[in-house]
Amino acid sequence: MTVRIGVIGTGMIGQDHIRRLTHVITGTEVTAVCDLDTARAEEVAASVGARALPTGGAVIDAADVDAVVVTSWGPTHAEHVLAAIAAGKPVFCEKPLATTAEDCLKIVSAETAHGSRLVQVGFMRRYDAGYREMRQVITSGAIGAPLMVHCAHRNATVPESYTSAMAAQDTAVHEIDVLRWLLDDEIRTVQVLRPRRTSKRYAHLQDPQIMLFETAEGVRIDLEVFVNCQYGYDIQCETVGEEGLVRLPDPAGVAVRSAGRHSTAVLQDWKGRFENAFDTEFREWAETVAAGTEPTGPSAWDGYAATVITDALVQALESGEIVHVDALKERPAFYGGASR
Ligand SMILES: NC(=O)c1ccc[n+]([C@@H]2O[C@H](COP(=O)([O-])OP(=O)(O)OC[C@H]3O[C@@H](n4cnc5c(N)ncnc54)[C@H](O)[C@@H]3O)[C@@H](O)[C@H]2O)c1
Ligand SMILES: O[C@H]1[C@H](O)[C@@H](O)[C@H](O)[C@@H](O)[C@H]1O
Repeated sequence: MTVRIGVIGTGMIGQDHIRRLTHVITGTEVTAVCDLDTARAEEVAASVGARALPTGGAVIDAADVDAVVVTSWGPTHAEHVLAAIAAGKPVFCEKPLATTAEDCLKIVSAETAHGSRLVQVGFMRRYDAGYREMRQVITSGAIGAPLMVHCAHRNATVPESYTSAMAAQDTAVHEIDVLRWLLDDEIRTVQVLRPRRTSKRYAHLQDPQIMLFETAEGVRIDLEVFVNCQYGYDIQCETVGEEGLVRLPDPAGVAVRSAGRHSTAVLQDWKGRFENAFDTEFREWAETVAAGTEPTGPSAWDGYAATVITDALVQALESGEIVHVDALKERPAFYGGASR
């Protein structure tokens, strides 16, 4: 069976996912798209033989759409995800699930009332081969109980519209999700340190930031977020346990020896770094849609938890204090029950 997909939002990542669903993944086709920029939607639709429809609602309700992909701006996600649940259609929503915890909880309630999972959130790092192997090593017990995690999330540059709060909401949100999943643990406190600011970028921006987390099990995590590091896109993660450590590999690239130097290239953006992860993410999601089974990836609950924790980080950035993530509710049985 070919899964017929409708895509809401044909901007940068929307177009990348449409390419993926059309040319990379087998068993999927994009039949309908929409965008506020109707000319862009028409152009993208024509390139893959889909229809451009006027609104997200029209895409969700279309008879030739089996499942929905939401790649519009974050503040519009909740409306589309709720409409997809109301229509009983599986929905893949790029991060964030919603920009407020309240909207995330509305989605959780709607999905719970529907009675089975329909929502998957686009935290693609869970599909990265390195992170998957790291999780296997941790769960196998090979390094003993995890004690500390050291992470860095560096972008070469960001646009001027990027704000200090986005270091949590847009960037660290990936670590928040993948660390909860890697450790099978919950983040309970957060703190943000403000190092000297880079002079290479905008005066309004606190960049870099050092984020500190403590989990329910007492694991300490430090995360450097540096979104104007200039030299490339660089994701680092090292988990230290009682009996050893496991470190994320750097992406493979040829080693060049020339002019007295031995070098490998550093990737420049997230598209290249996580291309295989995005492919696997959509392949596995589409398989569940085709089989009529529940999605197995990040759930609406994970989307909710990530939003609550990023809210706490923004509060911590402003106050300089350690913030307890008290607002996070207990995970309902529907999503696998309480995690500590
Ligand atoms: N997983 C990742 O690593 C990753 C990477 C980039 C972006 N994202 C997420 O994907 C989403 C889109 O990001 P982007 O970089 O493609 O942004 P973008 O601005 O390039 O594209 C968004 C598109 O959505 C359209 N749009 C906005 N509201 C709409 C609505 N109500 N109905 C229809 N179309 C609408 C806009 O016109 C725009 O064309 C964001 O939530 C972002 O956080 C995730
Ligand atoms: O939206 C992007 C994307 O999520 C990337 O994975 C992250 O590295 C960037 O910091 C963020 O701005």
